[in-house]
Amino acid sequence: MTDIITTNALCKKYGEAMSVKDLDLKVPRGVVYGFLGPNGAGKSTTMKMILGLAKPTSGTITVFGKEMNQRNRLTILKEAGSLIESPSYYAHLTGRENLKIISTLKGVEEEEIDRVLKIVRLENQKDKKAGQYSLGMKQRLGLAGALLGNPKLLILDEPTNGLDPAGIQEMRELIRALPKTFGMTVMVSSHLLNEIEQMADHIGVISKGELVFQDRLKVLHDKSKSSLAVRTLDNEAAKGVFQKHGIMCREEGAFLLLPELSDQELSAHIFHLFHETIGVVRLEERKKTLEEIFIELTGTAVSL
Ligand SMILES: Nc1ncnc2c1ncn2[C@@H]1O[C@H](COP(=O)(O)OP(=O)(O)OP(=O)(O)O)[C@@H](O)[C@H]1O
Repeated sequence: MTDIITTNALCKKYGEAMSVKDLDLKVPRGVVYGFLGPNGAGKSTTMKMILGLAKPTSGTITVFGKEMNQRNRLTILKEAGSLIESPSYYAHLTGRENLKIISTLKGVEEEEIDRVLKIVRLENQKDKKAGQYSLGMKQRLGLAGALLGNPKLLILDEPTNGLDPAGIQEMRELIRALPKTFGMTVMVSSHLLNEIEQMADHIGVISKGELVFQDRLKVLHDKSKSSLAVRTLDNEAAKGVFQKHGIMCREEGAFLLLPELSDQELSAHIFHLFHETIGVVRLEERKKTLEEIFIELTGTAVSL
């Protein structure tokens, strides 16, 4: 699978503060790439650099195999749609008229307007003034503008910010469907783990300007390995029995935490405890939640 966006040792300094540090991103083709991180982690700054809206202090960015620089910027942007910060629109113009302006700027056919209005489900509100749109509708209008011209890449910075739960759900479903329906690659940022989990195939986690995890979401799920917690009538003695058989365990409250064991291994160890007349009173499976893994990675709770 080829990468649509790659960055190499990308850095951005504002004054003395390093907002983005040595970022090596890889956004594969045809996926929703969730860019996750707490507020102020550097997500917007990175996305702006990818779009050529902010100049990197050092490092390189490649989009569609071309280096993002003054010479290639317009060629790259012709194939990329974006929604950075709140969508801008003319309040006194209708939704359709707003899109007409963008389509003229982008040089795309007028038929495109009706196509994108349909995708974002605004076709019935297209003749209403944008100033009278709800926040969710304005956000969808912004997405429609980004979709004009059927770009190969979409970069969306916190597109669900400020939306109500129904609006959030609708935006997620729209984004989720874009790779499959139109073959697009979508990079979408959020500070909400649960949101990224519902949309993304790949994720990059950024914390204090640094990438702390990047892979398929599935790999992160696999990290949430389970362990076993056992409570006995004499944990101290039980600990000794486990150790005697090569199992290191640690105490957590009234439980002993064991590493992951096969069913056979576990039953053998329980048998050892019985053999030493140590009664087992509880046996539980413990799984680290994704939330806990994120806190480990970023030192901050990312889902509110
Ligand atoms: N134009 C700027 N001048 C100075 N500092 C800036 C500028 N833009 C961003 N920063 C700083 O860079 C850091 C990263 O900001 P950025 O907006 O990229 O984070 P973010 O992850 O997008 O967070 P949020 O979700 O809150 O927007 C912050 O400390 C911010 O204060």
